[in-house]
Amino acid sequence: MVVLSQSVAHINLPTINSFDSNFTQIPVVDLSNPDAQIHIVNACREVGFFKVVNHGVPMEMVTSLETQAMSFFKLPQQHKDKAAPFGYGNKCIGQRGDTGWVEYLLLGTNTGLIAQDSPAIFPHDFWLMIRKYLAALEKLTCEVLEKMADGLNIEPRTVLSRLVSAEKSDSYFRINHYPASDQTKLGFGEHTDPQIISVIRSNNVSGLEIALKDGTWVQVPPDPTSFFITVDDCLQVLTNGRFKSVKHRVITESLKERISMIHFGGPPPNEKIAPIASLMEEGEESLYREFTWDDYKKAAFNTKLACNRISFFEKCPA
Ligand SMILES: C=C1C[C@]23C[C@@]1(O)CC[C@H]2[C@@]12CC[C@H](O)[C@@](C)(C(=O)O1)[C@H]2[C@@H]3C(=O)O
Ligand SMILES: O=C(O)CCC(=O)C(=O)O
Ligand SMILES: [Fe+2]
Repeated sequence: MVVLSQSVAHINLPTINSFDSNFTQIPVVDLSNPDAQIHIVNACREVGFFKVVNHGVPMEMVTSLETQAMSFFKLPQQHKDKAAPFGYGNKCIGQRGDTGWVEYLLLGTNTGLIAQDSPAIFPHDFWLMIRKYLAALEKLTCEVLEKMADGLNIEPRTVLSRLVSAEKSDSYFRINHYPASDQTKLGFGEHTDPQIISVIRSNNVSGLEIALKDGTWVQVPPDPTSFFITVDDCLQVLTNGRFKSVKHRVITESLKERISMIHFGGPPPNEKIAPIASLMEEGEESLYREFTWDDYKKAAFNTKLACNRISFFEKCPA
């Protein structure tokens, strides 16, 4: 695994109010439903976001990792700062000056190891739990992507999942901790995720919001027993714009701390990201210039959080 960010000193952040909306219905997909593939495709077309239930991931695995992560975040700041070389970051997101009311651990899942080398900072158990969780989340990601391929009538059904399960797949894992505050805070600014799909799980504390197609922001009621899926930028390209990556953000307004764990399913670096041939109608042209995940990442990881990264690769930017 690889280090992605550095810790920094405290930074004052703006406070932000969020909007309420009449939209209360986040699409829910029951993975044990024989029609799940239809519901997945509808949710991706209409919202770019859905919740999955009956996902088969043991809750005990999730809660024990969350407990370990929480113990880490409770450590004195100077101890946590020693974990900067292992992906710990505090209030700074990315390299372009974005800030948020959040501290986190951010790991790349395909590059070597961190864990055993750092027993003084992280208990060995923590890394074992992370590995188990990542394996379960990769499996869940693949199941969702295979059902998605079924729903899109594309073959083989592994056309999307193989991108995330390949030996060199470049996925990420992030644990975000949003400390309690008596003020409304911008936890994580609005953005789309660059990868294929992301799978978010949080404790029972609200904060996550998504933007609907018309630009209205809606709150996502937390559900610690379920997972939330976002359509990411690469999936938008793979479906030639049939699915749009969903803008989301975290606004915390709670005296309770929020903790979330996110698996970002990404392809191997040299994988060409282009619309899936069997999805294209006769005469349909790609809306995007050809690029690899490595090209996308190099461009994306050099942008501010709120940037519309996908527009760099559109043939006719909107
Ligand atoms: C400001 C940034 C943080 C980010 C890299 C970027 O330059 C733009 C994309 C950001 C994002 C959003 C989703 C994930 O949290 C993340 C790990 C990713 O893959 O893209 C973050 C990046 C990050 O925190 O480094
Ligand atoms: O913490 C969350 O609930 C979501 C955070 C997020 O969108 C991200 O880390 O990319
Ligand atoms: Fe995100």
